Parts: sequence; structure tokens; C-alpha cells
Amino acid sequence: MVRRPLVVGNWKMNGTRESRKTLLANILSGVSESDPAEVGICAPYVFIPEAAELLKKVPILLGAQNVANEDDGPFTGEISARMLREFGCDLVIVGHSERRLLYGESNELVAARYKKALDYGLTPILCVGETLKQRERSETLDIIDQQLDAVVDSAGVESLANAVIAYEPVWAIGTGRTATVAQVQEIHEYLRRKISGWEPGVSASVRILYGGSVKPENARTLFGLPDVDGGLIGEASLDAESFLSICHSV
Ligand SMILES: O=C(CO)COP(=O)(O)O
Repeated sequence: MVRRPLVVGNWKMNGTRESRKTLLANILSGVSESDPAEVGICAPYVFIPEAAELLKKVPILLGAQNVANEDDGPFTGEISARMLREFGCDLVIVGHSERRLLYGESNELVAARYKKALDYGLTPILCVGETLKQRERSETLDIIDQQLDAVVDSAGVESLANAVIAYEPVWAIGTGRTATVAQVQEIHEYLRRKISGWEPGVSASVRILYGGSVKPENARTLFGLPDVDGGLIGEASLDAESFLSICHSV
């Protein structure tokens, strides 16, 4: 099974309308359909309509950084999957560690968000990963099990055929401290083996991205690992030259 690599920029809560427009224009001038990697951008909600317009004829996937766990109703501050679809999104991140840790999102809530994304035809990028404390206590695999099991219990293992997984060790996010290649491959292989125990076909096709201080200098090595199918890029996706260099490191 050949899995086309995917590189997604997570802009998080950065930039102004003008700076995002320039960034996107610079990124799209460097991406072509024939590139080995598929490219995506997860923008803050308010930039989505303009980004969708700019990306109309360009082979870049557009995404959001979270999605509501309900269809419609009195949920102040939330954005529904139907709205994201209507405004041109293909992807949505769910369970990012910043949502889990700073906003208290539980595995169950993340699973409900994941399910809503799929119900409306969005591809969820499910983030999993342990904190430094959890790693030091040798709890990494337990934590990842719990994060993945919650989603599989609620949406079924077949749902992973329409999803992307991102392994993002919390201690490597925005810290400049990348996990070693051995650490990354160990977890990616673990995830694929676990899914294979449920459904070998899904395991062979699901893309598992790595995220956490990916830079132009380390991207090629990380993307060369057998179970790494691309990356989820934070800081380095805010600079067109760095992001394109990472996209072209596949
Ligand atoms: O959180 C991340 C992507 O979702 C990774 O962020 P950095 O690339 O800034 O470490």
C-alpha cells in the first residue's frame, strides 16, 4: 500500500489578515499537483473564507483547528462541521494537545468532535501524544492507547480509513526539542501495529504524521522513517520558505 505523504501547517493563533494572505500566496506559489507530498493548511477560523477563495484552483487542502461535537444549537464559541464544510474546509485537527491541556478537552470530547467531522465529510487529523511527565513515568503507550481507543470505541476502527493520525509528543511542541528518530519510529510503528490488530487494511493505508519542532533541517530524516507519512508543522509553517522546504523534504 502506497501512502501519499501529507504535510499540514497548523498556524495556531498567529498573524493578521494581511500577513496570512501574504503567507498563503507565498506557499501556494511553491506547491504543485505533481509534488510527492499532499499539502494542507489549518488556519484560524476567521481566515478560512479568504483562504478558501485563494486556494480555489490550487492543490492545497484547507483545514480548521477544531470542530464542535454537536450539529447546531446553544454552544457559544463553537463552530460546527457543517459550517466548516460550507466554507470550504477539507481537514480539521481534533485533540491537539493545546486543546487537551489548556482547555481541558477529554478523550471522550475529542472522540465526539472526531465523529462529527467524519459525519460531515471532513478528514479529522487526530492528535495523540504524551507529556514529558507521562514519558518519564513510562506511561507513553498507555496514554496513546487511551487517546486512540476513545475514538475507535465511538466511531469504529473503519473510521480511521477516512482520518489521519498525528503523533505529537507534547514535550517536543514549540520547544525546539525534536523526538529522536528512534522515539518517533517506535510510536508510529506501535500505532500501526495496534491498528493492524483490529483491521490490517486500515493500518496499511492510514497516514500517521509526526509533529513537534519539525524544521527544514530535520524534516527529511523524520519523513524517511518507515511509519512516518509526513508532518504536522507549527512554528515552521509560519514562514513560507521553511514550510515549503519541509513540504519538499518528502
Ligand atoms: O503543535 C504542533 C503542530 O500541531 C507542532 O508545533 P511546532 O512545530 O511549533 O513544534
